[in-house]
Amino acid sequence: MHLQQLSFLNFKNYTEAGITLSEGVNAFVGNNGAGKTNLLDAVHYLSLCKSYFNPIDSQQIKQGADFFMINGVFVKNGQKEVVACSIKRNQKKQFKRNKKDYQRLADHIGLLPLVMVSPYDISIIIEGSEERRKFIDNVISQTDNQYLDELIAYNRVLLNRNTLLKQISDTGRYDPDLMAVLDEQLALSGTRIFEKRRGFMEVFTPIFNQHYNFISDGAEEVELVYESQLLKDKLEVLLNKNLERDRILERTTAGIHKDDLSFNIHTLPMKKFGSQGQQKSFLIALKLAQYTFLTQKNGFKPLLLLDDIFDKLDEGRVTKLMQMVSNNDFGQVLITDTSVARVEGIFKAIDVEVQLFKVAGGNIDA
Ligand SMILES: Nc1ncnc2c1ncn2[C@@H]1O[C@H](COP(=O)(O)OP(=O)(O)OP(=O)(O)O)[C@@H](O)[C@H]1O
Repeated sequence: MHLQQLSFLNFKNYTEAGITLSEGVNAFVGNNGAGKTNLLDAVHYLSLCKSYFNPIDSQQIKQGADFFMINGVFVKNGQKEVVACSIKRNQKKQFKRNKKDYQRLADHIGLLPLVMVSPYDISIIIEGSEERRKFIDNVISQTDNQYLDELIAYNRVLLNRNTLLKQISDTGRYDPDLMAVLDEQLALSGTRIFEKRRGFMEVFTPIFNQHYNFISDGAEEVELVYESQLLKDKLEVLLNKNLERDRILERTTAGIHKDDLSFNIHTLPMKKFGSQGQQKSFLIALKLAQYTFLTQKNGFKPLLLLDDIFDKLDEGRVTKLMQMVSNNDFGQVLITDTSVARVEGIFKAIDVEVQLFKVAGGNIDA
């Protein structure tokens, strides 16, 4: 699968731009603030119906304009898929595939899979557990279209249960039957999500280890561990056990909304003991494992977007990464950097052809 054409109007710092991409490596080169990351984000919209960086759609509209539009022509299994996304201020997002509106945006997720590697991914290591759950959910939902519905259902019941806990505390009235109904619903969808996450991690972890070892050349030992209260007890048991505590705290303290991933380097937390380059290598390995996982599941290669990938990595690790590109492990790659000479040098060294685009002040020149 690849993106053949991309065009947009009033998207972030662009007024109007359009490009034709190569099926292999496409490099977008320009100074800081030129619009390279914005361009990758436009592609992210077409694949996942939203920005990678900012959940507020209206903030992606060019300052002073009142709408943005992104169009893309993808080629998948020899067939064209024309995708269009447009946002008008204070209006619902419009998303079309082959000129037909989607009823539910969730139906588009996974159709044109994509993996983004960005400096902002550092939040997966340094921020709270929500970021790590988002990572797992994002990967699974690109291969399993029931997963998102399952998550929505779980969050809805969780919200109802928390509201009930608060009401019990406010009014002093406790209806055990109503609580039992909510617990049953929560346990049902929570257990399904847990099983999917656990199954996913069993497949994903060895792929991740392989990628990390390759990039780091075995220089350090790292560990990726799925943590869930449900590994020890069934959710219905946990909800029961924690009921008194939940009533005091007025929120549900057990469930898959507490799941986390633990990242270690030489058995110590990556967040505190990993160097910037090791953390970056860890994140790249996570994302490349996502790439391999999606490829294996879907039977075709997703798009790979590498934003500012060379920064903080030593030469050895850059070479290893680029070796993967040259080994034909990847399909279409979109990469950004600030130096034409560096991009040309890296790809010349591995004898890979690269389509170079120069980005400056909201203009893209091939
Ligand atoms: N809604 C918007 N309207 C106008 N300009 C915007 C909007 N959103 C972002 N920008 C501008 O886009 C520019 C940032 O572009 P982008 O992040 O793509 O840069 P970049 O080329 O990736 O730079 P770097 O090399 O620093 O990562 C900034 O100048 C920012 O002000």
